[in-house]
Amino acid sequence: MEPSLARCGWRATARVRSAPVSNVPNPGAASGPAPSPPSGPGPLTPPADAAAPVRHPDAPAPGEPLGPHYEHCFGCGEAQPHGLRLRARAGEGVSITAEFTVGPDHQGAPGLAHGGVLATALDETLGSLNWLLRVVAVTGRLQTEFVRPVPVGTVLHLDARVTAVHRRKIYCTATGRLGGPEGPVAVRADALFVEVKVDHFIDNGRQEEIRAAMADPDQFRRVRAFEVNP
Ligand SMILES: CCCCCCCCCC(=O)SCCNC(=O)CCNC(=O)[C@H](O)C(C)(C)COP(=O)(O)OP(=O)(O)OC[C@H]1O[C@@H](n2cnc3c(N)ncnc32)[C@H](O)[C@@H]1OP(=O)(O)O
Repeated sequence: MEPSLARCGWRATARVRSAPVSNVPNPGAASGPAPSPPSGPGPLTPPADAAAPVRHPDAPAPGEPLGPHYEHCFGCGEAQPHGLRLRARAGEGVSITAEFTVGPDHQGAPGLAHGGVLATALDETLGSLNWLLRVVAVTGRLQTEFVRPVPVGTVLHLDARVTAVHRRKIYCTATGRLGGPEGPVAVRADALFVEVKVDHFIDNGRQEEIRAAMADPDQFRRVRAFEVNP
């Protein structure tokens, strides 16, 4: 162990301090047995009558870059100095590949990516799938799994696909790998996006940004900012 860390009270082997069981308060104990964990399919499992996703005929061709959808987007925008600047490309079917280079601004622990930033990369990649469906949708649920630490300087290679669609619900899944498309898996996510109308943004977003985005003279940029069908 680094001597200066040892001086601060760190130990080479992490040990979790635990109290004797009898000292742990358990307010539920008096009222009977602990509740059983929920059984049956969770909210990220598509129902049996869900449909397979259908790629929109006007979706970008496989391999085509999607480009940033909104310049101020923290996930992909060019105008965010500390943003992820994630670059996404259309894949086959309803799938996306993307890359994100972990920079010094994205750290949680020294030299390692922050988990929330990695969740953002997953969310952004998954959100881009809706562009292939030409559906306006927002994240309703995002379940992440952090499998390996991701060092600063790593290029995280993400791939995502829609697995099923049920009414307004879009079920999807993503994986992020270290250093290359075949690299070791570092992060995974399952998500549920919910289709919304453009009013979702107009009614809820701060008016300053809404007005600016709507006043953009570039029609394609206006469309992409709100993810609206062209
Ligand atoms: C090219 C473009 C690239 C874009 C990339 C962007 C990536 C980033 C994407 C984001 O991060 S979006 C920002 C984060 N998300 C939000 O801010 C969403 C905040 N939540 C909401 O606004 C509402 O909760 C939501 C729109 C998600 C749902 O509200 P609604 O009132 O419209 O839904 P409703 O209650 O009518 O439910 C519709 C269906 O979805 C289901 N549902 C809704 N929210 C759910 C949830 N959280 N979990 C599970 N299921 C959910 C609900 O059960 C129901 O299922 P059924 O059709 O089977 O009845």
